[in-house]
Amino acid sequence: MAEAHIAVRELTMAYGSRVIQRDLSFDINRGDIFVIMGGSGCGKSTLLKHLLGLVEPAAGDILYAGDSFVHANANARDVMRRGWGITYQSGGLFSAMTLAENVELPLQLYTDHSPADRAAIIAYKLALVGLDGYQDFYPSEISGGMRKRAALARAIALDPDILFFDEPSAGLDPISSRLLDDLIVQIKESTGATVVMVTHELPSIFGIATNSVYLDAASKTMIAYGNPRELREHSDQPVVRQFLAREASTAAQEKTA
Ligand SMILES: Nc1ncnc2c1ncn2[C@@H]1O[C@H](COP(=O)(O)OP(=O)(O)OP(=O)(O)O)[C@@H](O)[C@H]1O
Repeated sequence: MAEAHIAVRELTMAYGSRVIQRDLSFDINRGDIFVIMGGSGCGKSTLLKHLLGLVEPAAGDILYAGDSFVHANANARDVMRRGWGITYQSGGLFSAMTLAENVELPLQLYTDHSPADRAAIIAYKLALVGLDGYQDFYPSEISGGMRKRAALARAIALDPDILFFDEPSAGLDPISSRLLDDLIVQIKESTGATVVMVTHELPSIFGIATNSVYLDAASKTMIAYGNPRELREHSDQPVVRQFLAREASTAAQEKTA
């Protein structure tokens, strides 16, 4: 069997003495669009922060392509991080910089490309996210959906092999949200990257996720792992089926109201 791109092993996450989740073990395979799901406050963002090395585990390990991130030294962690592209919920663009300057930043920091090469990469990445012609715009001059796409262009500037998203479609209307989902799939397919995201959005979960984990706040551990469409029908956990059937039940309630 192919080695997992990311392997989470017996991970326990805590803030001080307060355990948030314990005994998480699952694999994220190469090319997956992997969704971290669960009710409010169950620890989804906390898990993302652990995967990114922003918070240290209370116990357990996280391996990237077979190598422990948790036990790696600072240099080895930097090498692993170099392969990651991250987009935060707010987009995280620098407002005083144009879109081109935002995308250029990681290229300036981490590569020795010439200015001409950087300009070519910036143009290519912005075109890839549908922002051709917007290089000299500032984040405040474009729509929320465009800002998310610009943030994605910056996240893929260094050709990452893993893309992390925190609530990518938060604050977007359904159409922009759908466009962003399509773009995530397109970028995953053209770059071969593995995608890991936290999202509440059922259309995204059913539309693009290939695998998922469900974190349960009550039992403080994972209670489902698999393709969300299959979990919706076949999970042995009623709470998971309910979570995934939210849309259907909301629609039914509206009909009877
Ligand atoms: N830095 C922190 N210090 C202490 N407790 C924290 C910290 N960050 C989060 N928590 C707590 O950990 C729990 C999990 O939070 P987290 O943000 O990971 O959940 P979530 O599933 O992402 O929530 P939501 O869906 O509401 O965004 C919450 O009870 C939260 O209050």
